[in-house]
Amino acid sequence: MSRKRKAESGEVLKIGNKTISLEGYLTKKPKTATSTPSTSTSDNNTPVPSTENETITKDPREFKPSRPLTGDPSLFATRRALPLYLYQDRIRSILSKKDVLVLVGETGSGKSTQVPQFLYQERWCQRRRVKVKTKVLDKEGNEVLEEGGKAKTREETVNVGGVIAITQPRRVAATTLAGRVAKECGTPLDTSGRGTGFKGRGPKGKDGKGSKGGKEGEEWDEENDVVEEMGKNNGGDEEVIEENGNEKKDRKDQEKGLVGYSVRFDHRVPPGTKIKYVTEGMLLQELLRDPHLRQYSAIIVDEIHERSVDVDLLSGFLKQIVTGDKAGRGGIPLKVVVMSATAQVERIKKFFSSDDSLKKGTSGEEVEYLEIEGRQFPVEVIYEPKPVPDIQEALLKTVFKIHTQEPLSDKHGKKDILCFLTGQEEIEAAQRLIEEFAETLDPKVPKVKVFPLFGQLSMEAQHEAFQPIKHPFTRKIVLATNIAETSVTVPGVRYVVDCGKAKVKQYRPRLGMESLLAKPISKSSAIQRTGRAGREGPGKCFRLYTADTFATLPKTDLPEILRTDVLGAVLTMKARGIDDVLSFPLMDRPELEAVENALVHLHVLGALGDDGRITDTGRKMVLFPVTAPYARVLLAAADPRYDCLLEAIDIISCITAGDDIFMQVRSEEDKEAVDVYRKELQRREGDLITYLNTMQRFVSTPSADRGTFCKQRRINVRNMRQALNIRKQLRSLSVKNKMLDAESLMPDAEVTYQPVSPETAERILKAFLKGFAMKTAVLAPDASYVTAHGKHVVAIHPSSSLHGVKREAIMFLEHVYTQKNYAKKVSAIQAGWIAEALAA
Ligand SMILES: Nc1ncnc2c1ncn2[C@@H]1O[C@H](COP(=O)(O)OP(=O)(O)OP(=O)(O)O)[C@@H](O)[C@H]1O
Repeated sequence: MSRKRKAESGEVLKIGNKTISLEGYLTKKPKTATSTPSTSTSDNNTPVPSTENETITKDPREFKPSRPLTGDPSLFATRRALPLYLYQDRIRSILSKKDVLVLVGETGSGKSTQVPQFLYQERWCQRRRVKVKTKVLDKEGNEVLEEGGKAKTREETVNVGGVIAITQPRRVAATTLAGRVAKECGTPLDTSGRGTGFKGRGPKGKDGKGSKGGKEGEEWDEENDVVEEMGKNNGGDEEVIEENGNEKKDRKDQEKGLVGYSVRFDHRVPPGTKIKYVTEGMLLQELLRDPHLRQYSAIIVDEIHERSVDVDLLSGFLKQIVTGDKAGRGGIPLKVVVMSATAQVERIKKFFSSDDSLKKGTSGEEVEYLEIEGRQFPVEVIYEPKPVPDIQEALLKTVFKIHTQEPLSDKHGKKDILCFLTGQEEIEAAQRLIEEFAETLDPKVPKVKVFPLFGQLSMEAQHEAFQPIKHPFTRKIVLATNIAETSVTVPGVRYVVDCGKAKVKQYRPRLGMESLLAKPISKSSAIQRTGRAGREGPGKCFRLYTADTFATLPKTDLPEILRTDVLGAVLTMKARGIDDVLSFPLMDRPELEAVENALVHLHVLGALGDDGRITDTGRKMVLFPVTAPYARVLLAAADPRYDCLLEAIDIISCITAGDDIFMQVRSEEDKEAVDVYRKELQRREGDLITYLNTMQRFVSTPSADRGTFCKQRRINVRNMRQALNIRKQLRSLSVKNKMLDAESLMPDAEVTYQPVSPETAERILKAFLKGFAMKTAVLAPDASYVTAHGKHVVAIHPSSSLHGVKREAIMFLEHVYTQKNYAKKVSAIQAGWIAEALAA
């Protein structure tokens, strides 16, 4: 249809000189073979009607919402064009009556960005001062009992509510959404991933720690971030918003910043924050400190269909809050909104209903369901006519077919490409091929710029893929794993190329090992991937598989809790006082064997006592935002027997900074030159002491020379910056937990490099064994390494400095099963140390 005819038929919306297409939501289009399959279905594929028969106006021009849009006026038109816009009063009305809402709407309909903005000014969303009774605890955290055995309580006045949290499965989604919504609210937020830990001193800051974080003049003090993580009631100033929260106060809040985010090792929660994007893991950490989530009026659980272990745990805790007595919140309910494009609605409704209502056979009455009709832009789905023998080749062909045949932009903006691949190796290989092939193109054809996007990249590198491309006559090609599958909008993207596979972690309880293998995705994932193409204009999705293959894909993925190690999940439950983990409400129960393995492992780590209850060590472990084995290492390193906490922090920072700090060197020539420098860093004790040596050499290098230091050794500068950030946070947490003296934190500028002695290296490795005694292997007579736990053969991964070396025994921090059973991050140890570590 021509633009003129569309305008006549009312299918475009004109605001100022802007024309927005309303195609696809003014009238619900019949589904054709080439359009995106409908994603809004209940378990049995039939839409579930909502309980109220309110009609929703179909034309945004006629719709007058009860609250006019606020924030950046330049984005009003885009927000009005979202299908969700018409449903805002309906959503407000439901939540004024009910505590739980399941909201299903197609990808890009506006759920993640708009719902919190519809709600934060609601009356029930204002902070209140209330009286609550709290249990009196002793120093060990145990309840103090009165005579007669009842728990002793005291009355306290506390603040409840005022903030809405929106959970995301991944950090990149949480930070980019916060950035977008902050912009829409007119209170921009720097989400570049460069921020935390670099107190705005600029690239050549006095502390030499790299680029500046916040905007000019902003004091993003990392110490405060850590305080937040450790449990201060943050997310707003101390001002209490009275019941009739007035406009003046709203305006004041806008000046301070309405939107924040909190992800592991990176937090930006400006004073006055009302909308906070968080990862599921971060909210679980908050739950440990504040079991009633008093800071929040509502929790929005986004992308529930992903069913990560964390979201399953979170749902269990939220169910306990919404269906339990509200005394811990002074009687104020916590509202829960569960959102997805592909949710199993009936299941979720039933889960969040109270057990009482289930008994009465009225399941789901407390839970409302709303399905949003329409999508923002159509996406054409194109399948391969027959199965492709080589995915890399098919990808290359498709990418260049799009690049050479499709325009660089149209009236909606840029027309960039997002490809979904399985993992880092595949992405790096594809990047090389695309860049090589692009060199051979006719100069009249636009250039390409490739951006990798995978979880192990530093946040800063991940955010580069979200920046608009600066070069004229150039198309952006983003090569991503499934981290870009849900929630995110990669600006410019209008074509998606989907290889149809993803790497999935699979825990095998019998072997006690996890493998990472590429497997076909589910229909739900394919739909999510497709959805990334229609967010800024009509798009196309090229599936590198046939329509028949799509038909055979499972509807949804197996929930993570049924296929991964549940060590962290069990520790979280224990730390929240859930002694009988098997009775905790979960949508799906993990295999009994997996839970038993986790209990045994936690006992070995000293986190659980013989009675199965959490120990003091276990309680301290959950205070650190690292996995249980790393947390155990930190506690051991602080023990005077090992006395190596600063060194352990240096190593853990390098390892958890993302991708390996040492980049792969491909050309033989470069390898020779780089190896000369890298050799100086390598230690015979293996990878851990090599990381330590690298960090120590790096921080003792004058800041002006650090770039050259990294370049010569092919060290990833961004990851090194991230490692410094994590190092600083872990140090602050250690000071806070009285494991380090504040005075022992010498400024790096005064540190002179001195390699650790073999004796210190031994103490460090012994401290690491306290967390990783189960990940050790002993050299067998046939020269293979056999694991101490489980007796499996493992080979040292080629990325390790100990590859090809034979030592009496090894400790490895990571284990991957690809073509072979590989040990990564390997250190040489003595076999006798293993038994020593396992002894109390
Ligand atoms: N970072 C961003 N940059 C530009 N536009 C954005 C950004 N984030 C969101 N948008 C716009 O807002 C629209 C709605 O996005 P939103 O994430 O709210 O949708 P959604 O319904 O939650 O989708 P999904 O289920 O895929 O997460 C997008 O289609 C896009 O047009």
